[in-house]
Amino acid sequence: MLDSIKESFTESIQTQIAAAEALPEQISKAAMVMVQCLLNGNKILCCGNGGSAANAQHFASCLLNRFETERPSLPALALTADTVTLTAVANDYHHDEVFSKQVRAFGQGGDVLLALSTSGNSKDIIKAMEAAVTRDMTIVALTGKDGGEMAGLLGEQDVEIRIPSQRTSRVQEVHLITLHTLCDLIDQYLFPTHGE
Ligand SMILES: O=C(CO)[C@@H](O)[C@H](O)[C@H](O)[C@H](O)COP(=O)(O)O
Ligand SMILES: [Zn+2]
Repeated sequence: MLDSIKESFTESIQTQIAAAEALPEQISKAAMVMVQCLLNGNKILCCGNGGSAANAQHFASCLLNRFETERPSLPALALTADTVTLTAVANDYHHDEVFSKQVRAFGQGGDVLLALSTSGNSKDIIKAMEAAVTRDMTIVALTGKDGGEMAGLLGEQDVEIRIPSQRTSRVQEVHLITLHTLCDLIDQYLFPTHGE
């Protein structure tokens, strides 16, 4: 058991190191896409399943409330939080539509869809991305493994941040540090004079 505990931590750290080597360019591109979106008065819609739903909500909250400094609220919305809507759409139509219906309702040209999936193959996320395209939104996709079907759906203006790991848990953990890094970059860029 003790070895297994140590292995979890070590593997997570190694995945973070590999991501830190491979992904700074994509992460800075994603930060600039989000900064531009917010400067234009647009918003960020966030979605994911399971642990990725938690990450999507965590990110939206860090923007809407605050990250580490005092600054105005930023417009970010998690599409994973409204149980009434989620259950109604899943029950009346199909689970695959739970996010895409919300994207069609809220999404406007210039908004960003933050789409999280460790496999890149979750159908509800793929449908959300397809809906985002119809709304002229830009997509920031946080994936893992081989990027799955999501990787093939991205256009030139979109960004994929693919964590180099085959394990869902490790990918989710590095998604979280990636999201905090994005919060930090957004705050530095938009509110350079706001200290802690
Ligand atoms: O949190 C975990 C595993 O760590 C699970 O809840 C996991 O998020 C769920 O199995 C998801 O449905 C996986 O979806 P995805 O990451 O492949 O899109
Ligand atoms: Zn989990």
